[in-house]
Amino acid sequence: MAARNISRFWEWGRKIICVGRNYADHAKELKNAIPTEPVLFLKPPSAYVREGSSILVPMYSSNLHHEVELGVVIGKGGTAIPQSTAMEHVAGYALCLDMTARDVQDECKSKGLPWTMAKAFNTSCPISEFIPKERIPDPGNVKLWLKVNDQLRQNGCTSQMIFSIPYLISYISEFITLEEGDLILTGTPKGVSAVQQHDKLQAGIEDIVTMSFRVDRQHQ
Ligand SMILES: O=C([O-])CC(=O)C(=O)O
Ligand SMILES: [Mg+2]
Repeated sequence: MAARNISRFWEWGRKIICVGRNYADHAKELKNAIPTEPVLFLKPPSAYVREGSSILVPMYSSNLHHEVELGVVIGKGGTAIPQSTAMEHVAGYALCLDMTARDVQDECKSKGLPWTMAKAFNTSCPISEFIPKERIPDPGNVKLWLKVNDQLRQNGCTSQMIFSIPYLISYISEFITLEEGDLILTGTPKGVSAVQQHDKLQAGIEDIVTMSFRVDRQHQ
């Protein structure tokens, strides 16, 4: 069998662990409290979608939101990883969208139910190419941006994160063992908004990487 290549991590079928409310300005825009501990949820690997394929609005949603996020690709697994060595476990990064059926999430929140239907559906995790670690020497200080039909909607900086990347790796790995090929989505800055069928989304990490996706509706 050919050796697996981390630059195609999305083919490995590994976990996608998402951090929510990690930017105070986004927590505020959705009227959520600023968390004192990371808020975590999961997406399955079937959520991945790559450039060239469309993001699909689920049939049961009429308010699909974009959330641009820095993704951290794990290169070396571990359990209870100390913060001091956490960055040694990082192979690289990917630009990610945490597509969210906001209407469904609001309903789940009001009923105290899990967010799975709002966050984990097919195409809910559009990703860029793999970005080797060396290309982002300071992942705690890079700008993330997203445009819908050429209009800037999100423009944040990872320096605004409440919980840093080493802290998140250490915190998560205490109770979920991290494996090579796992992806951590580190949360979104403010500016989330609804997308419609035929919209064009473009996003970037500064000019280090850019990506572009079309939105379509899921057909029965
Ligand atoms: O707003 C949410 O749904 C929580 C979240 O994923 C984020 O803050 O990135
Ligand atoms: Mg998110």
